[in-house]
Amino acid sequence: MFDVDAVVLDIEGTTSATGFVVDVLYPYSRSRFAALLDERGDDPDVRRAVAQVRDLLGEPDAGAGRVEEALHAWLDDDVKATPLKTLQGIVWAEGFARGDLVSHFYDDVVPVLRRWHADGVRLHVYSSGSVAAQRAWFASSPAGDLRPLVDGWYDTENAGPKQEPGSYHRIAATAGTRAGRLLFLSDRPGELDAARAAGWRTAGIRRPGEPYYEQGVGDHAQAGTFDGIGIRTGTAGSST
Ligand SMILES: CSCCC(=O)C(=O)COP(=O)(O)O
Ligand SMILES: [Mg+2]
Repeated sequence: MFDVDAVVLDIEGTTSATGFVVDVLYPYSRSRFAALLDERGDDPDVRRAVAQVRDLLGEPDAGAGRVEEALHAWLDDDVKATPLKTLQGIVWAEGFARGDLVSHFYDDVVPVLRRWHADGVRLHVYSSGSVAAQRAWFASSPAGDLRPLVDGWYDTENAGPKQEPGSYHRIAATAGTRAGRLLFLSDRPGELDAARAAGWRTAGIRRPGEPYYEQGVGDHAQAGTFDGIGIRTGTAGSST
């Protein structure tokens, strides 16, 4: 039983299937990058992301073709580079709004999120996917618009890399919740280690078929579904 005030959710591998992201969302963004760079280079978010790609490449003069090549290489290797995620977020948000895309949540997730929310547990999202992508993902679920369940949205741009404790300190400060009252749910042991190093409670989600299932989550508490995570809240100061 976790005695906490808030739960912070990873998406891919935790609330939702990695296979869906890789097989549906990645091709959708890949086929639209060229047009995005070509037609909307003046959009401030696109411009900022392109500058970040050039920085990461160490090529300040990289043209649109070279930028697109880098984006495709990161997609191939599933590198969660912030500018890739920003540009994917723009394309996906439009795809969700247009009805081309509907997100995926494992069957156990939405009923448990609704229950925790009703019980007064605050819910936040922390994903490598950009905040724009996260919001679109929760807005367009098969169970309807889930955004009202979520209090805060964090990504690698507003919080930092997911495997660095500093990112979790930043989220705790922004969320206004003491580290020990925050529970992070993720499939990746490196992320759970970083959250724990920042003083958070942690639980690894291990779903058969997910990339980190075999590796496991080390000595973190673990569950196969959200039903396996007991939470009570509103008892700050108790010893459990
Ligand atoms: C709606 S977010 C899309 C998924 C994605 O691109 C991603 O990188 C998710 O990574 P996570 O940190 O949630 O494992
Ligand atoms: Mg994940």
